[in-house]
Amino acid sequence: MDMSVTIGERPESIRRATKIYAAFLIAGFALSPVALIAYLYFFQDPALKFENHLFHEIAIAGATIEGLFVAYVSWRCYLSSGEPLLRWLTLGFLGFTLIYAPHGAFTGMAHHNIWLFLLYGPASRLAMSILLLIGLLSFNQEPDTPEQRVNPRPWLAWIAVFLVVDVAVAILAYSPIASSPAVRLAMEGGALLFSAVDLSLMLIGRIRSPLMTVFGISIALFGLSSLAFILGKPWNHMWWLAHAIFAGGFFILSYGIIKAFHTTRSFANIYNQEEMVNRLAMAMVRTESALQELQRSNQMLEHLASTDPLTGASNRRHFIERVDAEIARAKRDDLSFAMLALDLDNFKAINDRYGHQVGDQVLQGFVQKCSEEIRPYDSVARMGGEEFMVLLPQATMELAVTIGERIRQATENAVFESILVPKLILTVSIGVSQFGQDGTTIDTIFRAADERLYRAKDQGRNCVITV
Ligand SMILES: Nc1nc2c(ncn2[C@@H]2O[C@H](COP(=O)(O)OP(=O)(O)OP(=O)(O)O)[C@@H](O)[C@H]2O)c(=O)[nH]1
Repeated sequence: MDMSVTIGERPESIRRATKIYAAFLIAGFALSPVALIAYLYFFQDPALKFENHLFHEIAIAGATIEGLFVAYVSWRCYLSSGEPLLRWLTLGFLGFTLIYAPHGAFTGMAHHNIWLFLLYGPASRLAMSILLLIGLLSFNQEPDTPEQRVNPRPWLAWIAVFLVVDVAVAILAYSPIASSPAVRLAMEGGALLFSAVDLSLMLIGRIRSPLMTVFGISIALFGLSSLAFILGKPWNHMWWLAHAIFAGGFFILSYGIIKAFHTTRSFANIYNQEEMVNRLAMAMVRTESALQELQRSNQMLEHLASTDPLTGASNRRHFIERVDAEIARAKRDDLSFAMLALDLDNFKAINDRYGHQVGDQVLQGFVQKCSEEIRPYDSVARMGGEEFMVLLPQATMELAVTIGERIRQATENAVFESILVPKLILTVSIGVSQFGQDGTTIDTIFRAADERLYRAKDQGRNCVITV
């Protein structure tokens, strides 16, 4: 039974279905508070309130501490990546925290001046939604330089702005227009509008990386919390629900920040498994083809290093390596092999008569003929000039003579069609030696073959000599 599993193989239909399902999940998650808001809107008892100052103070104190912590982590991410989005996220968290904190601090003032207590909430959400929108607009922009990142001035300026907003809200709370519903509605509605713009831009721009999806879900929750605040009244359940929805958005966004902190410290350099797998696959394809190219180059280099460039026969170095290997094999397996030493006859005359270029072509033609007459596992090498050698693994003296004779005759009868010289006659003298019979070292068998070759020359050339 085949138990193998092909990892990464995904049929297109399943891939599509899971993508659509994932999109539904994200939308469902982002919009889930709608059901709660609708439920309270239609079914809550307007008289039901939960006015617990201590609970509110503790909750806002917790939110303040958390806000400062998340602002700090975002700032660390920003310092590392310099990503403008993270700068704006840091400012968003910081601004929200500094403007929101008085909302908790003034809980006790709820009966003295309800607006001093209430207005810091929408003001903080408005400030944060603006800063997050600017952050989204800066998504994928060039990172800030290291100098810009550590410059304290803009940060101090922004902290001053947030404190000024705190003072402005206090002034507003004591002004005659504080009680106008338009004030709260403008701030909360503004936050809702900016969140909606934020989300629309993300959808239009098809920004879909996992961290930005987290960002989008939290923006949706912030927007819905503003809607719940608009529909709620201080201390009633819708009002508390609005706090909870906002807290949910805050938790999710801070989860994204923590994820960024533990990975790339960036929202743009995506923490995206799919992209990473794709990049890895592409890198592997590139590596694979580079490796193949390297192997081809190596083979080419090996070929160049072991062959004679003119004739394509093995060169002396490579031939000696092969003979060494053959000697080792012959000794190990108690085998024999033979060798032919070949020298073209009166080659100088061919050169002198027809020119060096024709001489070159004759050398090439001879190697071609030689290769046709030997067995597939025999090899021919050019030892220099017009001297050649043939290695005949596992050949007896008789077989070596037969092959030598074949080469001699083929050379004698060769018609070098490609060489435009009429009646060019070429012959070759051959000396044969055999491993064992003529010695067991490379020197002795080479010498024996050479001596017989010279004897062949002495005996009138164009012959094969074995003794
Ligand atoms: N065209 C060409 N000629 C070469 C090459 N290498 C050596 N030669 C020539 O080969 C000739 C060898 O001449 P010799 O050593 O006198 O030998 P030979 O004329 O063949 O006479 P025997 O060996 O006695 O039959 C010389 O003229 C060399 O210049 C080469 O690569 N190309």
